Amino acid sequence: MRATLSVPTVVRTIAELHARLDEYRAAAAAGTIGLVPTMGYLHEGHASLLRRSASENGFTVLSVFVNPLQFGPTEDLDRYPRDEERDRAVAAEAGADLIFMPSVSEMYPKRPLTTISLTGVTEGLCGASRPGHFDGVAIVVTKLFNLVRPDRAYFGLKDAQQLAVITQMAEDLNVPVEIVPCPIVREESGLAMSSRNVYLSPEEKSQALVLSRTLKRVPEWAAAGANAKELKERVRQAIEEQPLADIDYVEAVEYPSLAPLEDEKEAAKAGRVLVAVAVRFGKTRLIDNILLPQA
Ligand SMILES: Nc1ncnc2c1ncn2[C@@H]1O[C@H](COP(=O)(O)OP(=O)(O)OP(=O)(O)O)[C@@H](O)[C@H]1O
Ligand SMILES: CC(C)(CO)[C@@H](O)C(=O)[O-]
Ligand code: BAL
Repeated sequence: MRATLSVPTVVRTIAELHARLDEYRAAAAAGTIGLVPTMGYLHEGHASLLRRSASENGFTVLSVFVNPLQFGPTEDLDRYPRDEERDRAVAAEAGADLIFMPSVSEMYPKRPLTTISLTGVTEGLCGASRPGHFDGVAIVVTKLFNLVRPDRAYFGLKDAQQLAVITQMAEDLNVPVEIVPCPIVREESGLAMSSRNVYLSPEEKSQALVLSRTLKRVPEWAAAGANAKELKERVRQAIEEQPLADIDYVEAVEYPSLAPLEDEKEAAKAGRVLVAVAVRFGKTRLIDNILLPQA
């Protein structure tokens, strides 16, 4: 049962966050708390996570925090899109009860001396092209877990590696939170929703449709017998046909271990196969993926 249907309260400090959570816990001893961590500039992908949380928990906390520790020195931290009014409206419509929007100094009064670093799952894909990125994600997500103490936390499969990293971390560290994977939400065109889509020019956006269009064909290629290497080659070839596409990676890995799969034997042994891409269109780096077999 939802605690309330009213407009979510916005809190900016840890003290206010704790006060609101204490109120909820005192009023609804048996109610569960769901957490949806985001970097804001909310879209329908985020809304789907919030709706899922609101349907499964008595109280849903949305966090909006552009975490500097997960950005590399040449990445887009300074221009990352922000729109608080829009975030509040999307959060209200999707059923959030509380929005935690801390400042950088509230989250990091000092630069943390602790590192949370996973091996294996962080080594390929985005971990290889964004050194330190997942250490930054792991520390902020751990802080959010400790601050909110949610029963469940919701993450999108669009960031499949992030989901695998957080799930592994929660398991390794006995974090008492159920990590709930949520499907990728796409625009009608097929483009995976992403806050960074706003950076794309009309031409870049039109060429970026090659990602979803190509990934959609992967199940049929796999069913016809293509092995992991061939799948990667086909996907790469299709993307390379778009003149504005600058490929960062095209990978086929076992999911959720993210171990590379180079041959048919390995792929046959794998439980699920993740075909994942990261591609730049102009200055915008987009990610997308497909998980086989599909749910
Ligand atoms: N299209 C989507 N479908 C499902 N979940 C999504 C989608 N886009 C983002 N999410 C999830 O929302 C959460 C917050 O992500 P984030 O705020 O980084 O949004 P984003 O749109 O992925 O931003 P960016 O453009 O920076 O990658 C993550 O768990 C992410 O996987
Ligand atoms: C999980 C997260 C909110 C941590 O900053 C971020 O990486 C994101 O938005 O996916
Ligand atoms: N959605 C992942 C956050 C990032 O790109 O930093």
